[in-house]
Amino acid sequence: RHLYTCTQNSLSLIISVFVYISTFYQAVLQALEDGLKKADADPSVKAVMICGENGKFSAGADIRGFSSPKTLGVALGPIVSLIESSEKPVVAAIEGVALGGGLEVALGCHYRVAHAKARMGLPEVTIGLLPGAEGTQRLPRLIGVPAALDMITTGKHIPATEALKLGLVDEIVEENTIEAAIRLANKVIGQPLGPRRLSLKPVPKLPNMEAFLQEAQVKVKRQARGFLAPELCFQAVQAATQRPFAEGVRRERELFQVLLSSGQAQALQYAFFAERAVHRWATPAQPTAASTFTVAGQGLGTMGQGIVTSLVKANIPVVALEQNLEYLNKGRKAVMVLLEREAKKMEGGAQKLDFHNPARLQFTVDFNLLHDVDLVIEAVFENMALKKEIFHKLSNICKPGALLCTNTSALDIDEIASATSRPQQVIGTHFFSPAHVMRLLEIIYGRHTSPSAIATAMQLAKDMKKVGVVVGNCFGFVGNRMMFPYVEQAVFLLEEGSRPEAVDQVLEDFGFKIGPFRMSDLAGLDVGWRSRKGQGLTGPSLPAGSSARQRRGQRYSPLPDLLCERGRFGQKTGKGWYQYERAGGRTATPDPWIHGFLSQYRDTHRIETRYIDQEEILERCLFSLINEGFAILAEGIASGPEHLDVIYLNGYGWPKHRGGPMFYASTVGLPRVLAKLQKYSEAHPDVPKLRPSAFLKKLVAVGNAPLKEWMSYLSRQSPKL
Ligand SMILES: CCCCCCCCCCCCC/C=C/C(=O)SCCNC(=O)CCNC(=O)[C@H](O)C(C)(C)COP(=O)(O)OP(=O)(O)OC[C@H]1O[C@@H](n2cnc3c(N)ncnc32)[C@H](O)[C@@H]1OP(=O)(O)O
Repeated sequence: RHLYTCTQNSLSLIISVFVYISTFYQAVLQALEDGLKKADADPSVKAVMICGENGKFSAGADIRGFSSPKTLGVALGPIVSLIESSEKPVVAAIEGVALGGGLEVALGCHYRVAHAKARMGLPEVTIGLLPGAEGTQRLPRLIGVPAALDMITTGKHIPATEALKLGLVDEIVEENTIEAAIRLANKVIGQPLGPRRLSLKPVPKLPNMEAFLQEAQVKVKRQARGFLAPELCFQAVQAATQRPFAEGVRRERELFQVLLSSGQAQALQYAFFAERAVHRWATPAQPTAASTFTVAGQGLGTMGQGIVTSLVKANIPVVALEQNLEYLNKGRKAVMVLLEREAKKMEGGAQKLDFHNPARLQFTVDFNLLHDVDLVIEAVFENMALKKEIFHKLSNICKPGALLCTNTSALDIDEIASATSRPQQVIGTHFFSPAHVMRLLEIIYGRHTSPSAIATAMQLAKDMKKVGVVVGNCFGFVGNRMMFPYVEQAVFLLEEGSRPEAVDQVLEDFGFKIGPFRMSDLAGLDVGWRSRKGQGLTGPSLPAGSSARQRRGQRYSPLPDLLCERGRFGQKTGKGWYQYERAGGRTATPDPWIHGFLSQYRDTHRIETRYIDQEEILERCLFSLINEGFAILAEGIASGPEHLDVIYLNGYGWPKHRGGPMFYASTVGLPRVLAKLQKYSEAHPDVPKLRPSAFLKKLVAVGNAPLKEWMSYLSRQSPKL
């Protein structure tokens, strides 16, 4: 669309494109083709320069286009070849980003000049595809197989400095990239182009190519856990090492088609837009820019340490507070270790971590220092009385406009807010451990939380490079509330005849990084035990004469409590649902003691042991979680299924290639989910979480409504979302 010739400096041809090619996709391709042909045919044109518009080269193909029947990926390949075969030098001027098809265009150019702040990558794998415009064949020829495999199978974006080291670009500039590219084009006019055509180059040899590829394939397969794209990306690069260029391209196209029709690509592309939809959450109120905040972290335990580290990484000034010097020194030491580690990772990059400067990071036990901060994130342990005491104090000490956030995974935000004189400025910020690594931030508004407080918390998430998802206040909020029935089913399955390793295996085969029992051992069984004691479900406050396997008229499994009573807290004690090499060990081994304990338990409670197949394990765990998701939507706790999916993808290890629990339900088909829930609910009438939600029933009754229409079937939605 934006195609014009420029007579400046030996008649370079400039082609300018949008940051991403939406409906203009075909037009841009056409413009590229026409422009190149015109430039080749025009004897007055001596060189060609390709750049983007508004300081951005290209973010590649329009991702929405892949869900249309047209296989767009293939159409760009011949144009990249056309660029490469030009008899006039073609130089790419890379500013902003050159991603996917955009980088493939640059690989067809004979030279590449990048701005120092530019980023490059082939992220197709992250949307379930592979670089389908000959990128899997050109990149290994340019930067070698190990570096190309790394970029193509992970999809990571690399900064210009690294691209220069790898030989991906020929030059980086701090100033005007376009002028630098034109300068380079002028310089190389008349020089032979053969050595610059990547399709003619051999793939650089490795002394041990076979062994390297074998090892790399094992690693890719192990990490992919059922996700097809990384493995097919690997195969495409492998083809580059084994076949001539044209045959490699044919293989790349075949593999691209497999991915395009796999269903996984749709799930990942849904996830890409779901994350952006959640970001687009809007409120009439304006946030205060969090990056200009001074934030106080209250409590320097594991969560507090991660939160302070994230804030410093986001360049937000922090006052870190603890209740006494002993805890403060311990916390400070741990934070410093984390920050040193982060600083090392960032070495060579544009941003430096400034954490030795007391104006940026201050440690204190003096509560009064919180007087001037703009926002407090309290991260003491989950105890309502303690939190209320702290919030009362904060409300008295902090300046009137300060926002008071509580890091909690389940507690009632309204009750915490009731201890303050400013409930409109109290909000929940549920970080996930380790907080400096995990991207998810659940933002929970209470009854009185103001829209501007919500907007400010969202801005804080953005500044901390986290995915903020706004949800309503209920026990466990969204993520943990959906997790409870999942874990509950996993334990019931043990009562009925299964084993921890069998349940974990099914869920890990589905794609979870770790199954519920490995997860419980990692997190510590004592955490849930403390919470159940607090709720009066076990421990001294349990009314005398309570039935062992019933609580409040519902089925209850005391198995996790029994393990805790025997000191089996998981990894930290070396024993939990599994056994470990030592206390603090990480290698889980099935434990014969647990097997014996389970059969004794079944005998005691006269439970007949039965064989439970993989389908039942999967369906009972996942469909009960999904069922809770429908209840959450119906109650207006979240504003759409995308929100639930983004939470599960970013905070709970849900496999990305399955798009999130609600998307997964839509691919299974709601009638099937409903039928299975009905069946399991009839078999277990004392388990309310298996009873199909009314909203799910309604969506089935209206004819299996597609996911994007679900919310239109609800009459009541939260006024704040
Ligand atoms: C100069 C010549 C170029 C020629 C171009 C040729 C076109 C090539 C087509 C050929 C096809 C061959 C096969 C190629 C396949 C691909 O290219 S697949 C796509 C690969 N690219 C990506 O995966 C990049 C995805 N985008 C991002 O990573 C980020 O958006 C970003 C570019 C790094 C920018 O990030 P940020 O600044 O944080 O903004 P966002 O909020 O993420 O995005 C802003 C809005 O733009 C939308 N968007 C971004 N990229 C795309 C895209 N590729 N397709 C469609 N839409 C995109 C994004 O959704 C945001 O919009 P809203 O959702 O409305 O908020």
